[in-house]
Amino acid sequence: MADPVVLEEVSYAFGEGELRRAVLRDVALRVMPGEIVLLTGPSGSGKTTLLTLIGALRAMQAGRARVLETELAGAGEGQRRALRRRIGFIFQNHNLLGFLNARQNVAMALELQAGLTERERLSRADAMLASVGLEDHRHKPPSQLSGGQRQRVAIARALVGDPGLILADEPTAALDKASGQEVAALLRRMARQRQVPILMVTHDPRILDMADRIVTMEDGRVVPALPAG
Ligand SMILES: Nc1ncnc2c1ncn2[C@@H]1O[C@H](COP(=O)(O)OP(=O)(O)OP(=O)(O)O)[C@@H](O)[C@H]1O
Repeated sequence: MADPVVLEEVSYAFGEGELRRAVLRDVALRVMPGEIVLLTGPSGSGKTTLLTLIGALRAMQAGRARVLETELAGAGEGQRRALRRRIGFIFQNHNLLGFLNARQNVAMALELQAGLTERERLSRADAMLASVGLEDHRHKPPSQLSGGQRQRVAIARALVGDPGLILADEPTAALDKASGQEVAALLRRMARQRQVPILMVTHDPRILDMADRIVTMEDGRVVPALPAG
């Protein structure tokens, strides 16, 4: 099986001319099948920019990136859109829609999958909500759920379409210690069961032990890993 994420010499800058500011410099990064990789480092070091490039949420400028077998350098919007549908995204602020209940939020992630009826989508959403322990809360809107429960809905939404990769940006930042650890443990367990790799940006020292590997960024570069021992 090919590695789900392979980056080589990826560079990226915001702005042009005198305002041009390099935020990623020659980044190489690999995520292996089933692997859980945490991306950490100081604020402004380029972590979120890197995650959005990998998630095909912005276009590449320089270097090579292969994500779920899609070559991102030179990829058009159509190819990027197709890739995004195969990735589960989880953000800091859950990004659930306030006017939909939990099951509708999860089912919505299946909207673009051809051949599923509304009933099938809702029943898959229910099964996924049950597996994150929220079967009794599926009819509630996000405003009636705790922060940790909302992030569990976000996990269910990210996983319901059987993604090949999960990209998460600070998913525990808005949570207290106990619910942050709970959400991290749940995400790890669910990803392990399905063998879905995770690349997660986090500042949260309380969840570093969920990782198979921790990658540190500084000033747009990946800091070389120290040899073990
Ligand atoms: N749309 C943008 N336009 C211009 N500069 C930007 C833009 N987005 C980010 N930047 C700058 O790029 C640099 C890297 O930002 P990025 O969000 O990738 O860092 P980060 O490591 O994720 O930081 P944090 O941990 O604070 O989220 C920062 O200096 C930021 O100000």
